Amino acid sequence: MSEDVTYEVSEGVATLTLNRPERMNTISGPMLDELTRLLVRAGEDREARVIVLTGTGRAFCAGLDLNAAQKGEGIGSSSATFGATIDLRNTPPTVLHALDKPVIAALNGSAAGYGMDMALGCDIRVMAAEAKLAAAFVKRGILPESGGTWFLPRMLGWAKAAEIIFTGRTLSAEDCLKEGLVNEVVPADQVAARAREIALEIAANAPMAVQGAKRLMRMGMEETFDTHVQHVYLQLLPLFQSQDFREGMASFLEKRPAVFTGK
Ligand SMILES: CC(C)(COP(=O)(O)OP(=O)(O)OC[C@H]1O[C@@H](n2cnc3c(N)ncnc32)[C@H](O)[C@@H]1OP(=O)(O)O)[C@@H](O)C(=O)NCCC(=O)NCCSC(=O)/C=C1/CC=CC=CO1
Repeated sequence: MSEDVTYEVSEGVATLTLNRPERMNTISGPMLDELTRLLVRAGEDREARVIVLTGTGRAFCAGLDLNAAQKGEGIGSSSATFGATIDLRNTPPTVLHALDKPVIAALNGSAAGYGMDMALGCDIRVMAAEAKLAAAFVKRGILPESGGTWFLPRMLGWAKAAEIIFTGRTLSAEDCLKEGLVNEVVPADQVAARAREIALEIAANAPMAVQGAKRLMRMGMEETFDTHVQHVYLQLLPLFQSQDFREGMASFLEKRPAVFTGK
């Protein structure tokens, strides 16, 4: 088992940490496999209500390991090895997108290429003030293959997304905040704490309600309003029967914090 990604869970928050700091947390085959496995684990972990994805060292993830790829090692060294090493249906972007639990990207440092797309695949982003998002794909001769072409037009509108994708531009944290690509920019040494603070705030809420809301947000990206409203009712009705609904009402009326059990 690779140590390229670590996993720990406490107080309802699962933290997955990309752990190749000496290589700017660039992507290796073992890292992709491990990250996929751990994202699935976090999705299934009954202790985890919220997931935080972060990196060790100065980068969040600089994307493809260009040194390794140039030497003909692993991912990206040829289309044959790419096809052989990556099953696009079961990689971090697809697993991330399918997760009902909220995912927060704690961008301790820069995210480029695949790393930027992974950050965009999270629900909320907290970014270090010195960090950058680099949409570098077209500068390297490839295209965003991990979600950027899907997320950016939805997040920014066509024109802005086209500008970022076609120029392969590197955006400062200030640019990212201005464009609405990240929720907050904080000093690097406060990223983990701030991301955790948001995670704990979410984890204190009724998990079935939070996850149902995320499912609906995802469905809403693809459907008409009328269809969406039907889906809202389907998600809502079981919640009326839940213990957490009763706890939510009781805690308000009794003027105390709610203790939700996910039942
Ligand atoms: C924006 C950056 C990520 C960070 O910028 P900055 O903080 O100014 O740091 P630098 O001085 O530029 O870099 C520090 C050192 O790290 C080396 N480095 C950076 N990125 C990579 C990388 N991707 N591979 C190998 N090495 C890297 C850099 O050369 C410096 O080394 P030295 O100190 O020895 O000089 C910025 O670094 C940047 O833009 N990097 C390039 C990002 C990039 O092009 N990534 C690939 C994009 S394509 C992609 O990700 C595609 C896939 C495809 C499919 C599957 C899986 C993965 O990715």
